[in-house]
Amino acid sequence: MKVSVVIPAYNEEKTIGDVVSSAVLIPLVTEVIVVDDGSEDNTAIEATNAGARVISLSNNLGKGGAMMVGVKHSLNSILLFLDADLIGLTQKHVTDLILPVCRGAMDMTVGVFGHGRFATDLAQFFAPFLSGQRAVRREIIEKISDLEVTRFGVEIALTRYASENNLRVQEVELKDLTHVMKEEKLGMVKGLLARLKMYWEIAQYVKKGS
Ligand SMILES: O=c1ccn([C@@H]2O[C@H](COP(=O)(O)OP(=O)(O)O)[C@@H](O)[C@H]2O)c(=O)[nH]1
Ligand SMILES: O=C(O)[C@@H](COP(=O)(O)O)O[C@H]1O[C@H](CO)[C@@H](O)[C@H](O)[C@H]1O
Repeated sequence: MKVSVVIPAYNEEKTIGDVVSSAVLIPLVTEVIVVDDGSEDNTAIEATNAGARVISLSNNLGKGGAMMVGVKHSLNSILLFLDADLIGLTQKHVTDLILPVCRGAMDMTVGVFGHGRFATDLAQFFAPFLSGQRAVRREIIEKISDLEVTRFGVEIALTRYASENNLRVQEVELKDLTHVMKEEKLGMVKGLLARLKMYWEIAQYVKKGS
């Protein structure tokens, strides 16, 4: 069972290299695909230098759209989605996420930060279903319609599909892992606006499915 890693990335030049570097070292991972979602920075160069295959989009499709472009270009029957802004990703994290699915014991794993940073641990404690770190069988992703238009609603769509179809889902604790928060990336005002836009995109999708 081989794994394709798919990483959607929008302006993540500071962190994408380290994320790719941890993923490419895993023997079960035969390809790491970074979908550069219309970045204005050096995300594509940093990802390429770290060993990823980069697909560069000329327009920003949003997270769900970028993920699905990566899926379409990937080869393996197991997919691991990672965010590009992780800090502290290790080979153990990657292995812990993929093994239950590779062994056939689970249909999906969802990574949840623990002992990382208070703010990001807390967010994932209350909303683990929003986590972007997931391993899943390709055939499941291919059964879910319209993922490419979900933007930040993509995790809600995956979580809902898993629950409605009684999939076997395991939460995996990812110790000492955190990510760069929007306010840290963009500053307080732009970061808060980006956060509100993300919640709006999630809410649209929650509403659509209810
Ligand atoms: O239009 C977008 C917005 C986000 N992302 C990527 O989706 C992941 C999660 O986004 P973000 O970090 O903004 O969300 P957070 O983790 O802060 O909620 C990251 O790898 C982003 O680079 C993307 O590919 N396209
Ligand atoms: O944890 C959260 O509340 C959000 C926002 O995180 P930050 O604003 O970057 O701290 O991040 C998660 O939710 C997004 C939408 O579902 C996912 O796309 C991210 O992968 C996930 O980290």
